[in-house]
Amino acid sequence: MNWDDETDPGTSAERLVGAAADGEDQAVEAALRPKDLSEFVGQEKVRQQLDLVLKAARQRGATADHVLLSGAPGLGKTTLSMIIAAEMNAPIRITSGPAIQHAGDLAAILSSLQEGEILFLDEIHRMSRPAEEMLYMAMEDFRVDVIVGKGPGATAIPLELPPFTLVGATTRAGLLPPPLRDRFGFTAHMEFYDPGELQRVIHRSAGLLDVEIDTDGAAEIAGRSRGTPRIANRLLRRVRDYAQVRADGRITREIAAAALGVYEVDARGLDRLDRAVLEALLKLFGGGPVGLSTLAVAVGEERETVEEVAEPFLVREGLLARTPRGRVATPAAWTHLGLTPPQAAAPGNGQQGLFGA
Ligand SMILES: Nc1ncnc2c1ncn2[C@@H]1O[C@H](COP(=O)(O)OP(=O)(O)OP(=O)(O)O)[C@@H](O)[C@H]1O
Ligand SMILES: [Mg+2]
Repeated sequence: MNWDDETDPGTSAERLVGAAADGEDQAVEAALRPKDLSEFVGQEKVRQQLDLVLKAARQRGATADHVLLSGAPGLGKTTLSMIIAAEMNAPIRITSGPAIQHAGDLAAILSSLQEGEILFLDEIHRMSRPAEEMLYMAMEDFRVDVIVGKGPGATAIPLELPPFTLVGATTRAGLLPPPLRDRFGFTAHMEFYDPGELQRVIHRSAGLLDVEIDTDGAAEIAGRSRGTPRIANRLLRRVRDYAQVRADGRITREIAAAALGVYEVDARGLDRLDRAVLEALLKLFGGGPVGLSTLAVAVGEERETVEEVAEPFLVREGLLARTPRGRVATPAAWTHLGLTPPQAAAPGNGQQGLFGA
């Protein structure tokens, strides 16, 4: 299952550096998931805040407030929802927005919850409108109205629910209607991880996978993991294959760099597509500005692929900027590809780019 199919026009799931989970990820992720807050690497703020929320609820012997987890794919939302259940010593029910087609589907789930149970609603921004409205009441008053019958004879039968904790996850917090957002007692915004944190994720996973890796090897993989633990774990598995087949199984910086070279993931985590986009922008269009459609034709990809698969990371890395006049390469893009920016042209001819020369 592809958890983020709307930001993902098809290619990203098969990319080694795509953030959405692929089949292999799903198979191994359960084994690599931290089981409690102390094992969860990074996200210091979120961890501290969540620790307080959960401890306080435990001390009061109450159900924890509803929690919204927002952040890009692969940063640990599902993991954190399971940790919440573990910390509260409560069972967890897992479902997702797209799985709830009708309000009745949600009513069935809600009415079967036990007291204190965690309801994990993944991709909560993709729930249907009627289900969403039912959820408002359930979250606030622990009550749902079950509609029996049709037309003028339909009646609403109120149904009391046991107190439960809703944990919603979304990659698009901005898409949540404010009434839904407001009903969460606590919102955790997950940030991308810094290389040091990813290094810890990699060491931890290597331990669980029984792979020998040194500090430099972990640092090399971390630097190419695009701030995302899921990608770090995936790259680690590919490097492990290489180390096993081409060397003695131990992962060092050289082994990691050589392995990821084979997979065309460069030192900054750019893959073939990312580099093709940058290269076209620099070599064919002098660094821009150039329109998205033209750029897409130049790399032989769909507009959407360039815009939604390649560009977000290039923008985040400060290699490319989207401007009203078109796409523009930053000086860092020239440096990254080992190219020299063209000399500053005479002022006023528009070829200098927005960043000067
Ligand atoms: N803080 C962390 N420490 C260690 N491992 C982590 C951490 N966050 C995530 N991971 C690892 O990354 C993988 C992906 O995490 P997870 O499935 O929780 O992401 P997600 O945010 O739910 O992604 P999606 O938006 O695609 O559902 C998991 O296998 C987990 O082991
Ligand atoms: Mg998830």
